[in-house]
Parts: sequence; structure tokens; C-alpha cells
Amino acid sequence: MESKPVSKTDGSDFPPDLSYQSGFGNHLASEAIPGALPEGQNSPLICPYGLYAEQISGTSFTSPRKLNLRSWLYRIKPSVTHEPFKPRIPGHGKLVSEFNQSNSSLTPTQLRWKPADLPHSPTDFIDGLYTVCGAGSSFLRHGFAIHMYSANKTMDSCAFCNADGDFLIVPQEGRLWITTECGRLQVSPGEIAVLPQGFRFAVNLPDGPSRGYVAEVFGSHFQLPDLGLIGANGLAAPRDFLVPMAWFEDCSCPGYTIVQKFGGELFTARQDFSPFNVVAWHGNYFPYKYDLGRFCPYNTVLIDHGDPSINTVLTVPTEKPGVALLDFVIFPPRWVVAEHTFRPPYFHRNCMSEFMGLIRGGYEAKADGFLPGGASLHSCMSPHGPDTKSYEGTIARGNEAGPYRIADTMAFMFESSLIPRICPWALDSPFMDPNYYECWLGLRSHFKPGSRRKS
Ligand SMILES: O=C(O)Cc1cc(O)ccc1O
Ligand SMILES: [Fe+2]
Repeated sequence: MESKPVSKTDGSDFPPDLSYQSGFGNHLASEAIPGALPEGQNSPLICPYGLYAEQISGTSFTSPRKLNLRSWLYRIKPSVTHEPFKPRIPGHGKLVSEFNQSNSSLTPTQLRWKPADLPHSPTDFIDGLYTVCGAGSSFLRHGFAIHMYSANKTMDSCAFCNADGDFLIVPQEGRLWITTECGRLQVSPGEIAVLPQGFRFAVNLPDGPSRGYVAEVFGSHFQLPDLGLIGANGLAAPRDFLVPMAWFEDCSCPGYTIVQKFGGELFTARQDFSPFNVVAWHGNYFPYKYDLGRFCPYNTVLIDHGDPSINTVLTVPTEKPGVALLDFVIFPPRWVVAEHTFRPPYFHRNCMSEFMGLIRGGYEAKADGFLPGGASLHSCMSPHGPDTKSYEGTIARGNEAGPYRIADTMAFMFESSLIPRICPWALDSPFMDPNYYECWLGLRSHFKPGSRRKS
């Protein structure tokens, strides 16, 4: 087998027409060389082509079958062939996986951030990643973290491995070409990628400066939500989740580094080969991507504003029925048709906490100040809703507003039942908007006792 270089500087070795397998939660199989998967058993004495068999488990061995996640990887050398892990020097300093008073603080104040600048100095995906907020603990296997990234450089001769949890990556600017042990994914803004706990991956930035959001969950995995009374179809369709085909590189590359996030700290281990040496794999534990443009939204067709849960793409449940550790919800382009209804999101307080981001366009409830690449956080029971301009504009248009299409937009929400603590660099960030509260101060009283107006 011919050796291929492992160091990718511009991602130009990604073909434009990558093909994928599909199906959320399916049991899939893929061979980069025909016959590389053993037949009839997972761990033969000698595997085809002299490969090593290695299992990666995303759930305990004894998890119930319907939740059990594992894959078998057939690789040129096993992952264990590396030098000892050492703390990464220089350290990272802006990643948190166990939220407590020493690393984060609490405020019920509604927070909003402007889009962060793209970096000026060379910064890859790992160095560009920073934790904004989160709750719980990767050690106790219950919790979540919300990160953002701002990067401009392809990862060079190194792979990232997150031992703490699953990453759901939402690129906002710049494509991500992600090499994983299961194969390669091309992810554009408007698509998302899920990198489950433990998979090694490397991020190429073919467009250079790139920015986005990451939700990380500890101890559980993303699932499709139940559809209940919607029926058997709708929202995100299982077949639209795309999974890499096996792809490998067989090269000797001294000094290849595995960067392992473990308890929020980074460790490095040297090895002399690429970790992307899996010639074939099968199983139901794998990275995947999804195009948010494929989402089939359901919504109000007569009156009132539906709750945002109707737009759940993926959920991470807790043991309590209907209570999520983390929901990933989108606000996609759609028709708005409700009659005699205040159509934008209502004023509300929620026992869940809501982190929002904007991939493109504007957001229905915020006429100003919530920008693509920016973010907001409305924590448990902190009131929020349409800003003054959105409210007054909606009232001014009145009940005569006919059906209209909210076009060219894609906002999203990470919603959690846990209460997030906020990291100091996010609170002190120059991109935090200290005047956010002012967007609601103009909401004046329209109360006129004695003049009950029928809507
Ligand atoms: O606060 C937000 O903007 C998110 C949101 C949107 C919506 O349509 C209804 C409720 C809700 O929390
Ligand atoms: Fe909300």
C-alpha cells in the first residue's frame, strides 16, 4: 500500500464528492478494501489483511440493547500503540468539564454576546475552542458544556479525542472537513456534525477563518426525539443523517500527536502513525452529520405560537420522562400563518435554560443585536421574549398581516434542564453586550382599563 502524507495544510485532499452511508442509529458496515471485514465474528484469531480488531464502546457493555452503542474497527495498528499521555504544554486553560465555583459563576441576568472576532494568529480547532457555560460534571457522567470556537488553521499532524462526552458541532462560518476514524465528513454552515465520545478526529479548515458553536454532553448520547402525535414522519428524518465510509491512510509519521480531552484538561501522546488507519468498521457507534435544510418543520396552522420543542432535531434525555439534559432545537425558514395571534416567540420564563446561536439571517424575536455568530443565554426562570422593536412592529402590523415566509434564517437553541454556570472569559469577554437588558426597557404599558379590545 502506498503511503499518503498525513499532514494536511489546506484540506485539498478531500474530494468534493465524498459519499456517505445513511441512517440514524443504524447498524452500518463499511470497507475501504473489499473483504476487510471479518465474516461471522468480530474478533477472529487473524483478521483479513492482517488488521487488528478494536472495539469502541459508547455505552456500558450491559446497557439495554436499544441504547447499546459500539463499533468494531479493523485497523493497521491498534490505538494503544503510543507513548504515555503527558499534560499538554502549554495548557489550554479555557475548557471546563466540571462546573463549580472555582471555574465559573452564576447569574440570572439575561446575557448576549456579539460574534467573536476571527483569530489573527494561527489557531487550530483545538486552540480556538473555549467553554462559554455548562453544568454538571464529566467525571460524574451527567452534565453538559457549551463551547464556541474561532479558528483559522487546519490541525497539523494531530488528532483530537474527547474522552469527556459527545460533541455536537454547529459551524457558523467556514466549512469543516473532519477526518475521523470511521472516515471523512464535509460539514458546511447549515449542517451539523456529531463526534461521539472517544472518536479521534482532525479538523481541516478549507475556508481558513471559521467560527461556530459546540454542545458537549456527558454520560448520554444524542437521540432523535419521539414524534408522538405528529406520527411516523416529520422533523429530522433518520435517513438524512450521513455517516462516513471507511477511509484510511497508511503512513509512518513520527511525531503524530493525539490530544486527549480528559476531565476538561488536555493530554498529549506521541505515536508514529496516523490514527486514521481504520480499513473497515461495523457497528452503531459512529460520527455523523445532518443538513438542517432537510428538517421538516411542523407548526401552527391556525392560532397561537407553538412551543419551540416542536423543532427539536436531536435530544439527550434524562431519566425523567420529557426532561432533556440537552435539546438541540432549530428555528428554520418557514411559513407563518397564524390568525389573530402574536406570532413571534412569546414573553416567557422557563424552568429550562436556553442558550441560543444564529447561523445566518435574523431571528424573529430580536430586531437588533442578535447577530450571526453571536449568542444569548436565558437561564432558568429569567424572563425574556421579543425585544421592543419586534413587539411594537408586530402590533403595528396588526391582525391583517397575511401569511408570510420567514426566509434566509437559521437560529438554534441548546436547551437544558440543568442550570448553567458561566465561564469568566465569557462573562468578561469584550463581545459581551452589557446593554442587552435595554432591548426590553422600551416595552411600555398599553393598559387601558375600560377599553377591552377584542383581538
Ligand atoms: O426564547 C427564545 O427565543 C426561544 C423560544 C422560541 C420560541 O418560539 C418559543 C419559546 C422560546 O423559548
Ligand atoms: Fe425562550
